[in-house]
Amino acid sequence: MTGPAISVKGLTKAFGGTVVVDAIDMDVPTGAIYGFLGPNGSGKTTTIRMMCGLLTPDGGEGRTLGHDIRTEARKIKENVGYMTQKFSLYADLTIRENLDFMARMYRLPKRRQVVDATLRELGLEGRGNQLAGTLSGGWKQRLALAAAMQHKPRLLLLDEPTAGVDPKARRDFWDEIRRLSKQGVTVLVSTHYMDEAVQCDYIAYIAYGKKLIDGPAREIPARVGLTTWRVDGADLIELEDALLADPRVEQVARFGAQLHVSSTDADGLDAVVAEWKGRNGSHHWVKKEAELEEAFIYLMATAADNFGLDGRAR
Ligand SMILES: Nc1ncnc2c1ncn2[C@@H]1O[C@H](COP(=O)(O)OP(=O)(O)OP(=O)(O)O)[C@@H](O)[C@H]1O
Repeated sequence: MTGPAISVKGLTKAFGGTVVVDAIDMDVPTGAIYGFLGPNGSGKTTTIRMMCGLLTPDGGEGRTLGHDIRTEARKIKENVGYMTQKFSLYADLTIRENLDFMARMYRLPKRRQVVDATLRELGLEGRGNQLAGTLSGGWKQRLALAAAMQHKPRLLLLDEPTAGVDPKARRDFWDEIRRLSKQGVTVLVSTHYMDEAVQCDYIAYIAYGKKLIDGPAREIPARVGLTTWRVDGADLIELEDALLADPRVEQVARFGAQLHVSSTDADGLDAVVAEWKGRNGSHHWVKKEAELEEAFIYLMATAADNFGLDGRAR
């Protein structure tokens, strides 16, 4: 297939009269790792469910892996791996039984061999008879990912796959995602984590059901339009408080022993820095390139949780 793995236009869905996904256009290039960002309740899950044919849109159209999302849902489901933030396997079944159940759902031939191979790849050969519910959070998600990949889908839809998983397990999970991506699998992943967003080739950001920004990850910082200064030196906590009290400063983020001070008002921020430089020699200020880290924090902070979708932050 040469076109995008997913291409949707005007995708719209309402629940009980409230529009929760509002005319979303999105193209996910084949082979990309595509990050889908947005506050809680902004419509990411609903969008993903429409893209894989699990939910019928009220408006709009689109194709996933070349199949129409309205009329060819079955073909999409057969070729897509879908994993949700909640552990979607059966806690009361063993690891092997869960993998076998998934293999059966996809009507895979030679199920025993497929399951054995999956256990081997996971390094869980000796633990097939352990109840899945007894695994750690990180291992549960790795098992769920392996189960979602047994039918060798070309597209993986991951809905906050590492929510609540510790950072080390999250890194391991992402090693696996990159490995799959190198093999040509397209990955659409929704996330709240910056360390995950920075690993994506493309980013789309939605709030209140509307797409606010999308494009190659390296272009996102410039599109957000933040100017950022890096500062280190003594008494960073006091400095942070003072900067946050200044209306010309929109964001102060701590990175180790430095603060990254940002604003969309470049002139205002430059003036703030000039004043600090003039009055206090103990801090070292350097203007820095806009990067995805600051843009991500800015985007995630500007819209609070979107549950209710009446436009008011809660
Ligand atoms: N089946 C449903 N019936 C009614 N309302 C729903 C349904 N599914 C989702 N919603 C509402 O639609 C809005 C968008 O929800 P959705 O789960 O798509 O957001 P999200 O961005 O994935 O959030 P999160 O990050 O918390 O998973 C929310 O206000 C949610 O309560």
